[in-house]
Amino acid sequence: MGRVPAMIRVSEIFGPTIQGEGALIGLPTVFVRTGGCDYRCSWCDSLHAVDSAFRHTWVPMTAEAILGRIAELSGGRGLMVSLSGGNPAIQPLAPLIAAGHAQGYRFALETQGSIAQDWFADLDWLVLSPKPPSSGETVDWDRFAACLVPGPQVVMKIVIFDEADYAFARDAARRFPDLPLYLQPGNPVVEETATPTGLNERMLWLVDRVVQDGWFAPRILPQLHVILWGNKRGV
Ligand SMILES: C[S@@+](CC[C@H](N)C(=O)[O-])C[C@H]1O[C@@H](n2cnc3c(N)ncnc32)[C@H](O)[C@@H]1O
Ligand SMILES: Nc1nc2[nH]cc(C(=O)O)c2c(=O)[nH]1
Ligand code: SF4
Ligand SMILES: [Mg+2]
Repeated sequence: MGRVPAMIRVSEIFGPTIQGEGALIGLPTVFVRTGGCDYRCSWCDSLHAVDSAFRHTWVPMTAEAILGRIAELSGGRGLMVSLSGGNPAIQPLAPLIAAGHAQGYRFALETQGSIAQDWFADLDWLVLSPKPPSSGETVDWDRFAACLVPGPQVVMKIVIFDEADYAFARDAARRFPDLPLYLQPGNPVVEETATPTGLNERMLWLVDRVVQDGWFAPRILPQLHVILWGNKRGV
C-alpha cells in the first residue's frame, strides 16, 4: 500500500501579488495561508486563519494539490511562495517545499517562532516575528532560538504599536544582534470592511522614535499592501 500523503490545512491561496512586508517587500509572491495558530494576538489581521470559528473554511490539501494551485496562479513560472497563516509551522510542509523547489519555486515562511521544525532548514527565507507586549502573548526565547537553523536567510520582523513594544524590539535586537531587523507599525483596525486609519502617523512616530534614539540598525517599513488595498483579503 502507498503512503497516505500528509494533509496541509489551508485557509487560502492567493496571488501573485506583491509581498507587502519586510525583507522581501515588493517581490511578486503567491501566498499560501494555513489554518490554525497556537497564538491569538489581540490585533491579529488574519483571524480567519486563526479563530476556530472559521475552521469550516479551512481545507485539507496535499502538497501536490497546493502546488497545482500555485502553478495555475503563477502560470507555472517559478516565483516566491510565502507560507503564512495562522502558524504555518504546525503544518507538515516539508514535502511541499521539496516538490516546489524541484519545480523552480522559492519558499519564505512567516512564523512567530513558537514552534521550531527541522524542515525550516529547507526554506529559502525564514521570517521570525516575535510578538511584543501589545499582542497579549509572551515569547519563549528558548523556543524562538530553536528556530534558528542553518540554511535559510533568517530575518526578524517586529510589529510595534507603542512604547512598550518599542522597548521589546530593542531587547530582541540585543538578544539576536546578527538577525537583520524589520520594524513594522501595527494596524489597529483590521476588520475586512473597515478602512485602516492613522497609518502615516504611526509610521512617522516610529521613524522619529528610532532616529531620535540613534538606533541605525533596523529598517522601518509600512505594510505596503495595507496602504494599497486596505484590509482587503486575498491581496
Ligand atoms: C498574520 S501573521 C501569520 C504568520 C505568523 N503567525 C506570525 O505572526 O508571524 C503575518 C504577519 O502579520 C503581522 N501582523 C498581524 N497582524 C498585524 C497588524 N494588526 N498590524 C501589523 N502587522 C500585523 C504579524 O506580526 C506577522 O508578522
Ligand atoms: N501582500 C501581502 N503581503 C503580506 N505579507 C505578509 C502577509 C501575511 O498576512 O502573512 C501578507 C499578505 O496577506 N499580503
Ligand atoms: S501569531 Fe500570527 S497568525 Fe497567530 S494570532 Fe498572532 S499574528 Fe495572528
Ligand atoms: Mg497579513
